[in-house]
Amino acid sequence: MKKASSLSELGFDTDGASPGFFRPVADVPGTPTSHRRRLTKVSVIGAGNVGMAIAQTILTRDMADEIALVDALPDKLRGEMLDLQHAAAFLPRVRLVSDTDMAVTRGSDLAIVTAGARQIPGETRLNLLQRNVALFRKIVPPLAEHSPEALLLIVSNPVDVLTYVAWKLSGFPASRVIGSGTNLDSSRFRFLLAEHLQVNAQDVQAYMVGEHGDSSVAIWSSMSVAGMPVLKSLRESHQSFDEEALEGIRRAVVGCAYEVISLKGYTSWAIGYSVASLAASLLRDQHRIHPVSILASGFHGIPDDQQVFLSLPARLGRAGVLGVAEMELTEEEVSRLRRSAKTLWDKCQLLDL
Ligand SMILES: NC(=O)C1=CN([C@@H]2O[C@H](COP(=O)(O)OP(=O)(O)OC[C@H]3O[C@@H](n4cnc5c(N)ncnc54)[C@H](O)[C@@H]3O)[C@@H](O)[C@H]2O)C=CC1
Ligand SMILES: CC(=O)C(=O)O
Repeated sequence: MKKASSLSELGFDTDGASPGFFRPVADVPGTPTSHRRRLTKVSVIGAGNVGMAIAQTILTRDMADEIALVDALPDKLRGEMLDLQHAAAFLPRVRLVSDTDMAVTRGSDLAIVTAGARQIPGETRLNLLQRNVALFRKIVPPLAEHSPEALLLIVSNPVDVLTYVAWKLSGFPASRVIGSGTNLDSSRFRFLLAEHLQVNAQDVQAYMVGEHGDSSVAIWSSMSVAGMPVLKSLRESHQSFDEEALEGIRRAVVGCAYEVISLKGYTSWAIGYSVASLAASLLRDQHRIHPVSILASGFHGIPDDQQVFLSLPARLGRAGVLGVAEMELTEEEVSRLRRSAKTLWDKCQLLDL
């Protein structure tokens, strides 16, 4: 059977127009140039579990006019593209393209990198470093060359170190290189607290910062529901709610990914929604605050010479990172954050970039 993804590939002569259905109207002028909307292009590099969860969430949320998919496996890539294209009747009209060649990403507004090795059950994210740095050396330079004005959003793990790697290899300003960071950990944190307090997770304000990984830091001092401090109410409802109990909740958040990976082999849906929410804030210039991986030197006493990327609550818009919220942290939170920074910076320094 002939393989084709469009009628023109099967030999139908459509000449790129709607064949026979619509008669051109001679005296109606085209849309004036000044009224034409600039089209938005998003590229997703790596069409695996995570890349496809992100692509499909972006598609359903109507954020892009064109989505380009890139992967090293041509058959899987074409299969994923066709499968999404076949949902066209239920979705906003979006041009979907795919190729193993990075040229397909040309002119992207936002390039999301999910390519690379993932953890096997029990493995840490930092274990993936050498394999994924080697891959980034191949991916990032052509990506930056084809879309020199793009925002780069890194998702592959270990995400904080790879965001640093992408910053170095792309030559982009730090404001345009962002890691998905602890946006996902913060959602897990809010979910666990919301379940406990029997409220909607969207009404829980709570941040995890630092590394997306084992040394992440829960910011207990600023947690609130409807403006009410959560820590106080937790302490009142549990007679012995102490540091150990708090550390237990933080560890439960860190353990979420390990549990899902041991059960289904990978995580995908939550990161899909997490990254789509970042894409919306960036592309639609929402100025929303997200805990994402950014260049953190100089914040909360992280030394200026540690060019480390880790998550802090950042204001995101069309230009990328617009600012960083000056959170008031306790001494304990600051010291944990600096430890997280040191762990990540030690890894960055081992790389020859
Ligand atoms: N930052 C976060 O919160 C999260 C990060 N991740 C990370 O995302 C990454 C991807 O995870 P999965 O999608 O589950 O893995 P996967 O194995 O399903 O997909 C990875 C894809 O990358 C592709 N790839 C490999 N080399 C490539 C190249 N040179 N060019 C283009 N594509 C290439 C592979 O063919 C594969 O399709 C992993 O590093 C994982 O740890 C996963 C979940 C959450
Ligand atoms: C795999 C991973 O980084 C996560 O789900 O948090």
